[in-house]
Amino acid sequence: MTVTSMSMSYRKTTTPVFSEVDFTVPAGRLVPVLGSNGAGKTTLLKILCGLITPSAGSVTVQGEDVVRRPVAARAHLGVSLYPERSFYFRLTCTQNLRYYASLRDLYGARAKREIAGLLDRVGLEEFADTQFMRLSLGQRKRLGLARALLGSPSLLLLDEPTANLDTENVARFHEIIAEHADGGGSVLFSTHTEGDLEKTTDRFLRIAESRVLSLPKPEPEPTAASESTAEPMTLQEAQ
Ligand SMILES: Nc1ncnc2c1ncn2[C@@H]1O[C@H](COP(=O)(O)OP(=O)(O)OP(=O)(O)O)[C@@H](O)[C@H]1O
Repeated sequence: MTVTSMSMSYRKTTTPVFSEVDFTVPAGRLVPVLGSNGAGKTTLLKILCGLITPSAGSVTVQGEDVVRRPVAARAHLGVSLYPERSFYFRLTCTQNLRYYASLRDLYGARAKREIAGLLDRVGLEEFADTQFMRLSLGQRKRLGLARALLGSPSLLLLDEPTANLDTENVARFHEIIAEHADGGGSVLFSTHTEGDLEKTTDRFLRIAESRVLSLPKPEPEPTAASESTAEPMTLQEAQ
């Protein structure tokens, strides 16, 4: 994905959420996006998947412009936003995924197999026939991840995917995205959790003052046993 000179304001009179932003998400990368409340993380994800049109600049995925060629671009994207409101509340997990699979031209036995595999992968196999409205927040989040993975898109855009997850499911999430990256896919995800940086690739994005900065991942704190005298860069310094 390539973002070029992208600017966006909700209203002409207010400070822009983004001003002339440039960055790329190379294949095989896991890219966390940090930023304080209201910095623009959800807005950025909505721009990247074409739900919000930027005031200037462009966003392309696999060479397809998300504004000019939205259908072609979205075929390469798996998206989960937060809070998750786009499932049918009275349909079961399987019924919901079957519907979304059909939007990706996945039908019949192939869809059935893929949906069962994904529910198993996110740990929701025993909730396959449970209505969406009966799921907990963490279970809804995991169903959102399963839906984003349908059809194996090359880039996942995930808004706070570890919010509401217990420790076991945070670990499962990191395993799933690491597998996705091993297969050549990439993941851009927003987070408020420093622990999410540890398991990801070398750089992260930080939104501040209408800009998106690409920063090196902070080094882990040295242990008491470490003899190193090097001063590690902390997350606060990186900010
Ligand atoms: N629909 C909207 N209309 C006008 N302003 C909006 C709208 N949605 C968001 N904003 C504003 O845009 C800015 C960025 O909001 P956004 O939701 O993208 O932030 P965020 O980084 O995701 O925040 P959080 O960490 O709280 O989820 C905020 O100042 C917010 O008030």
